[in-house]
Formats: sequence, structure tokens, C-alpha cells
Amino acid sequence: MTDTDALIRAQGLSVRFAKKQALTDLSLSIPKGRVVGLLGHNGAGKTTLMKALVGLQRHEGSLSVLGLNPSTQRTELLKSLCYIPDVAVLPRWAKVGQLITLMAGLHPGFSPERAKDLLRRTSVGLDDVVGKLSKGMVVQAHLALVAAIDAKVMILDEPTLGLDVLSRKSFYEMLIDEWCDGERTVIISTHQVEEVESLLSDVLMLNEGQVVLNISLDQLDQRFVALSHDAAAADAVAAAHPLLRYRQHGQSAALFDGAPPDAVVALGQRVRPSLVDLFVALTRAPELNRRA
Ligand SMILES: Nc1ncnc2c1ncn2[C@@H]1O[C@H](COP(=O)(O)OP(=O)(O)OP(=O)(O)O)[C@@H](O)[C@H]1O
Repeated sequence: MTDTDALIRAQGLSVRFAKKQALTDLSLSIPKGRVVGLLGHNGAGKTTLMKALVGLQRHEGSLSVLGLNPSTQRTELLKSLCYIPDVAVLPRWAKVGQLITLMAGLHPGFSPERAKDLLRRTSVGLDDVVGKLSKGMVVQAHLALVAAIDAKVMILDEPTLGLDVLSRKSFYEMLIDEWCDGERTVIISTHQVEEVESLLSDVLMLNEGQVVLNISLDQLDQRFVALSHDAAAADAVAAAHPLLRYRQHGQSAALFDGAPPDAVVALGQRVRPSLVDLFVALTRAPELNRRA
């Protein structure tokens, strides 16, 4: 990717609250057509970054989204960017059909027909009042409304928080089937790392306000090597300084950034590193790595 293809570009992005440095000198670029998982522990800075991307967070450094400055060109930006924050914001008194009428009046890129089509995928009806819907139904209705906007970037902050596994699955199916088209980019923050792994094209990992990984899943498979091995090989594997030692399918395993020496590889069997193991390896203090 050349940098000019990027839909989102940040350089030296920092956010400081009174007592907390929430983001420190982030630099990244995200191209079109990607499904990016934004991962990080509680307090890592995910919401702060998303708010900066949509122009709701003062920051230092430069930030460009769709070629616009989110802080100073927010109105223009919101024509092509949609955002579901981590708090439910649909008015509880409104009927879903009324929200469609409201959105049609407010947003030039919103298609009422598309919203109604998307709602047919859910169990939410046009006459349903938001306040009487379950949490899962509200989230589905919210996605149907937002996905009916002809935008280029969608930002979702923990969109499936509090939903059961079936609701989470249907949420992501609707998002991928109905909104992602190979040109649009979506950024999803979540703690459900295992569940989203198969949906993602890229992962952006934050730890204590800093980027610890920004990589496509294809590159990730090439760069990181996981080795499953017998207990007898443990000391020799540990001597090669893996990022993480853990257990997988009842076997000891070790995760390396880059291939370890051939002699070490020969001690075990190369397996696919999972995103969750990588997340643990890159976001917890090295001294916490247990002997596997
Ligand atoms: N308005 C604020 N005032 C002061 N500190 C804040 C404010 N918003 C966020 N923070 C702090 O900034 C840090 C990053 O918070 P942020 O909400 O971005 O984390 P997060 O990765 O989204 O966490 P979570 O997974 O818990 O939602 C935290 O230490 C938080 O306490």
C-alpha cells in the first residue's frame, strides 16, 4: 500500500487527560477495504482513539480521515463516516420507523429503503419502540440504521457488548454481508478477540496508549511463529527467547516474533499462532509469562 491509498492517517497522535496519558505518539495508516480489529485491555486507549477519529477528542499530532481533519472538518467528515459509540444513543421513546424518517431528513447519504431492507434481517419491526426492545435488538436496529448510510468508513466501539453469542454472530454477519464491500473500511473495538479473528483483515493492538501491533492477518501468519513441543524440549525452546510460552491442545507451545533458529524449530511442530495468544504475548508484562 502506498500512503496515499490510506483512508486514515495519524502521525504523532497523542492525547493527555489531566492525570493520564491516554495515547502516546501514535502513527498509523489504514487503507480502504479493510476490517480492522482494534484490540487492547481496559484503559488501553481504544475509545480515545475512536473519538479522535470522529472529531470528538482533542489531540496533539496530525490526523486525517478521508483526507479531512476530524476536529475542524467534522460536518464534512460525517457525510462519509459513521460511528456507533460504546453507549446506546438511540432515543428510547422513538419508534424505529420514526428514526428512519428522522435519519432521512438529517443525513444526505442515508437510504430509508436500505434501512428497511436491513431491518428485515432482524426481528425488529418499524413500529417497535426502542425502549421496549432488548439490548440485542437495539444494537441490530442501530446497525441497520447506520449501515444504510452510504459511507466509506465505519467506526464501532464495542458494538456487541452485553449481547449473547447468537446476537453477536448475527450482528457481525449483517455488517460483513451488507456493509463491507471491499472498498469501505470498518474499525471494530472489542474484547472478544477469538470471536472476531475470522472476520478481520487487520489488527491494530494498543497497550497503554501505544501501538504494539498494526498488521494484516496475512502478514501476521508470516511474521509470528508458534511452535508446539514436548516438555523435554522446554528448556531449549525457552533459551531461544519466545515472546510467550503457553499450552495449546494439551501441549506446550511457544510463540516467536520471527522464526527461531532451525535447531529450535526442529524440536517441535509449527502451528498457526492465534490472535488471542499474540494479544496476551504483546500486552502483558514479560515477567508474567509462565513456564508452560
Ligand atoms: N474524559 C476523560 N478524562 C480523564 N481520563 C480519561 C477520560 N477518558 C478516558 N480517560 C482515561 O484514558 C485512558 C484510556 O481510556 P479509553 O476509554 O480510551 O480506554 P479503552 O481502551 O477504550 O478501555 P475499555 O476497554 O475499558 O473501554 C484510561 O486510563 C481512562 O481512564
